[in-house]
Amino acid sequence: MPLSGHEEPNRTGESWDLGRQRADTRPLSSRTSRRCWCSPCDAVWVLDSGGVRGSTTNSSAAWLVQFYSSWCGHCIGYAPTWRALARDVRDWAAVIRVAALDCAEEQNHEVCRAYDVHFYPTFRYFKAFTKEFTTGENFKGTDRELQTVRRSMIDFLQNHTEGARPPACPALDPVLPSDVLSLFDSRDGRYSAIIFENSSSYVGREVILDLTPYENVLVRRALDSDGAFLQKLGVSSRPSCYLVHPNGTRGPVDIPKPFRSFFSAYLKSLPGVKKKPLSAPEKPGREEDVASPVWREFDKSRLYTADLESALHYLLRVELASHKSLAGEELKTLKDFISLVAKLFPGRPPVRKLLEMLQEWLASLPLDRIPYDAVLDLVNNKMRISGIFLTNQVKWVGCQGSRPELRGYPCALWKLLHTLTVEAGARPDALVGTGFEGNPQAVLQTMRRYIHTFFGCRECAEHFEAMARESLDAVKTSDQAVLWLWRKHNVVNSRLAGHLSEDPSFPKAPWPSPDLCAACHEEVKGVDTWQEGQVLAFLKWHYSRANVLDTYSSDPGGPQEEQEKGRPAPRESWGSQHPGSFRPPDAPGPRPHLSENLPRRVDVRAQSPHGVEARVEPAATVPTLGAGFSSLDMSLCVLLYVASSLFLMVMYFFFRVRARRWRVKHHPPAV
Ligand SMILES: Cc1cc2nc3c(=O)[nH]c(=O)nc-3n(C[C@H](O)[C@H](O)[C@H](O)COP(=O)(O)OP(=O)(O)OC[C@H]3O[C@@H](n4cnc5c(N)ncnc54)[C@H](O)[C@@H]3O)c2cc1C
Repeated sequence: MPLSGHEEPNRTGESWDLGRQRADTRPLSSRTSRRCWCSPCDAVWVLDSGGVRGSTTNSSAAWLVQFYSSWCGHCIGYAPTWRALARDVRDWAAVIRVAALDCAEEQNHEVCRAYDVHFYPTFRYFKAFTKEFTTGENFKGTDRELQTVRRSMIDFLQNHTEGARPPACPALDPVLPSDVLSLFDSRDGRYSAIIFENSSSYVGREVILDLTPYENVLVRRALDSDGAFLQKLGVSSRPSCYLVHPNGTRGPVDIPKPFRSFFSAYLKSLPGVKKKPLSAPEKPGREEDVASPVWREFDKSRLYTADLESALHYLLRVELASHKSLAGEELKTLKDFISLVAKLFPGRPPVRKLLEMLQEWLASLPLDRIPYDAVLDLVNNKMRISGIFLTNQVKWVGCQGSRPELRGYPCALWKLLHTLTVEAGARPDALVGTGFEGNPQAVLQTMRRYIHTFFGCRECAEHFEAMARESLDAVKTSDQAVLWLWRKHNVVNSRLAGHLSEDPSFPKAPWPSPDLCAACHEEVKGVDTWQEGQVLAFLKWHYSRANVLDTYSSDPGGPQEEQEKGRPAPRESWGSQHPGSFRPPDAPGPRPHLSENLPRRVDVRAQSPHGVEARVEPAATVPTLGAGFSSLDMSLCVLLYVASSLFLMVMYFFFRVRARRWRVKHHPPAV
């Protein structure tokens, strides 16, 4: 079937003319995602925030788009299947295209929200020629295996109404027996191939689509319902291919195996059958031009404020943003989680103040439903000067990956969750008045609900939920809560060892490793065994406030940020050069690796239990006077206090004078 002459300009600058893609003149980096998890993306159409709407609206082809997140382990694990699918149906591109959009990319957040994407990966179909904006149709399949998705693409194409099918889409419905006879007689100089098969077979439709960009051959499918007719043709097995040559000779084709690939390859190899010169081009299989990320040296035995704050930024501004409004159980889960974090977050005062403000606001809300934008407004408050501020960009330090799509958010979320369990045990008073006090499971149960409701990686959330269902009820003390989360995290580590989402520079292994905590390990009959008492002590130190470093946490664009630019990533894994180690109970922890020449300030409040290891803060940060107040705040307070005292005094004298006049007027003194 000839390709359509339909001209389809779209906003991305792509246009299709007779099925040919005109050169997209924009640089590759502007068209594609920098953190492409599918690199090399070869046949996958990598969309960006500007492209997704333009590509899928009023397109002459249908689209199957995967909205994924480059940090989501399951998306990383699924990427090879998606690439293989795109390669497998590359020849269908004029009819239906396989695309991907990374919702973890900062510039794509808005568009993923507009498309109502809550979890990753999410698969959406977009019909050809949709005029209005649509969020697409969810992929419904028994599984996500390549063959299942490929067949669902065919079902989707057949679900288009007659006039709205992609113009390049050949007829996929079976021909009637009478039409089969007319194919025998046709003398249009082309081969006519008929795939005889039963009604549930997809082979015929797949072969038809595979041959879409080829000329001099017409492929149709026919059902095998008329046994006598097939016998007359000499067709004995199904599916089978019956070929009519351009010169009129015809007969069944002898194919070794009745597979789609065999039929398609045979037909493509017929003399005179070749790709149409203007057929849809293959997607370039170039490696992407990924800018090398700035590498930040770090110490694996420490926690970094930058990771914890980046996790909060991502959680509040991206993860929650996929929910346009929050109501019912979702809203309650958010309120509880924010109260927990507000009380226990071990970070810097400006962030703690912001969290407290958010918590108080959420607690005071009389509404059953709130738009997410209201939360965002509060989180984005512009009162940085008054010491209420949360960074609005991610900056991973202890959670850096050797590639940008590895580690990051899930790593920092784990760290945040561990700090919360440890802090809850260390400062039970902090939870007074929240409804969590005295309940050792409260912290874990609140996290569990958060993960279940909001964590973008659906499979991760389901696995976590299964682990919680199994054993969370057995937790009876805050120490057990700390150990429960540690154990479950190790279960996840061992499940993911060797998985595609594993960063080779940070292999998944039982944690803490002996170099971090030698006392945590013992050999019993030649088997490495955990010393849980020591593990608990280690966790309480590792995830304590005292172990948090503010290095790299300067404000965006500040001097430290500038200094970091251009620092190359180390060639070896950092662990070999800077083995961080935990040294309880009497040795001070390792010195932090700070940026060169940075002025530093040592916060003596934060001492390790066994040494003068301290929280080190860059002197460049805004000076604060505790509880999140800056010196400017204090001056304003004093000024306000003096002004209001003066005002009260003036009012006092004013009313005294008036009262005296009134008394004189109404009760003149008796003469
Ligand atoms: C709740 C949750 C469930 C997840 N489930 C899945 C899943 O089912 N499938 C999937 O593909 N991905 C899942 N992930 C993501 C995955 O666990 C990792 O976070 C991701 O692969 C990044 O790994 P990482 O190497 O940075 O180390 P992570 O496992 O993220 O660990 C981060 C840091 O925590 C510390 N740490 C490691 N182990 C422990 C421990 N046992 N106790 C305390 N601290 C520890 C280390 O310092 C480590 O660097 C999940 C993430 C979360 C937050």
